[in-house]
Amino acid sequence: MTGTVLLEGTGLGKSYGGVRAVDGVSLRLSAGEVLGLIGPNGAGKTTLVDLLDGAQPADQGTLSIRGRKLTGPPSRRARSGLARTFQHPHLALDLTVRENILLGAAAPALAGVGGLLRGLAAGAVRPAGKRFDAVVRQVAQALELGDLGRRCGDLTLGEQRLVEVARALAQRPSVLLLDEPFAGADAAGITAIADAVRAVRAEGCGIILVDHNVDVVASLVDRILLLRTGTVVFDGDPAECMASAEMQDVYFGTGGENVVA
Ligand SMILES: Nc1ncnc2c1ncn2[C@@H]1O[C@H](COP(=O)(O)OP(=O)(O)OP(=O)(O)O)[C@@H](O)[C@H]1O
Repeated sequence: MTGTVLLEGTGLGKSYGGVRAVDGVSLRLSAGEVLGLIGPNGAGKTTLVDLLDGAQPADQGTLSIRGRKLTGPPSRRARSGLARTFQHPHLALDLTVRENILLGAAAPALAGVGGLLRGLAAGAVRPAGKRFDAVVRQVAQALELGDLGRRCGDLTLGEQRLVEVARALAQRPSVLLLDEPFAGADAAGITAIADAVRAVRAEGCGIILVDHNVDVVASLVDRILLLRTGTVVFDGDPAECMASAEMQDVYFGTGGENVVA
């Protein structure tokens, strides 16, 4: 299973007005691979993740998953096996931890999170809840979430971060996109998320990990893509990336870019 190409993007591009946020990025993610996506603020990391999961339409390039064209909104891409987390958690704050994870577990089978939310409001997802109980329990245990009856709006940012990752894992994705999953998490949370990433990677999931904590990224990933002003300036081995002239320049040298988590 490891080595099979899962996700492939060619020449992806996206402009916001006059800003070229992503400029001709090509990438390839294999089964059982963790790809680190790093770069200074504004380098285009989140925009690239948005193009992969369909939150934003690309204005250039092509994308495929397991050799099949990947297009359409996030709900459609979820059905193709893609899951993501957001830099700022996108949880339903009035719902409980369990219900939020349930949204993830049921999302690929239903018409997107919007449809499921309407279903929840109508009390129609109780049977789905039973069906997905085992998945919810498993991911909640893996991330040590404790009481699943708590309302997400009452959680700390670190706890919300764990629920966000749990919800994505509950989708049972073949490709997992994690946008700054460690931001706001405490030491135990970081360990739990890193362990969960290793566990799904061992099952053959391909993971793209965006984070500013380059030490955590380097310890977890198989390969690094270094972005700068929307373009890839390094693609390769993490240790080589850390020692590369491009890395030195972007983070410590003449680049002068900011890095704020
Ligand atoms: N919705 C938007 N509208 C206009 N400009 C945007 C939008 N989203 C991003 N940009 C711009 O696109 C560029 C890339 O932003 P992006 O958020 O993808 O970078 P990033 O590498 O994820 O940054 P950070 O590390 O700060 O999260 C920046 O110049 C940003 O200001």
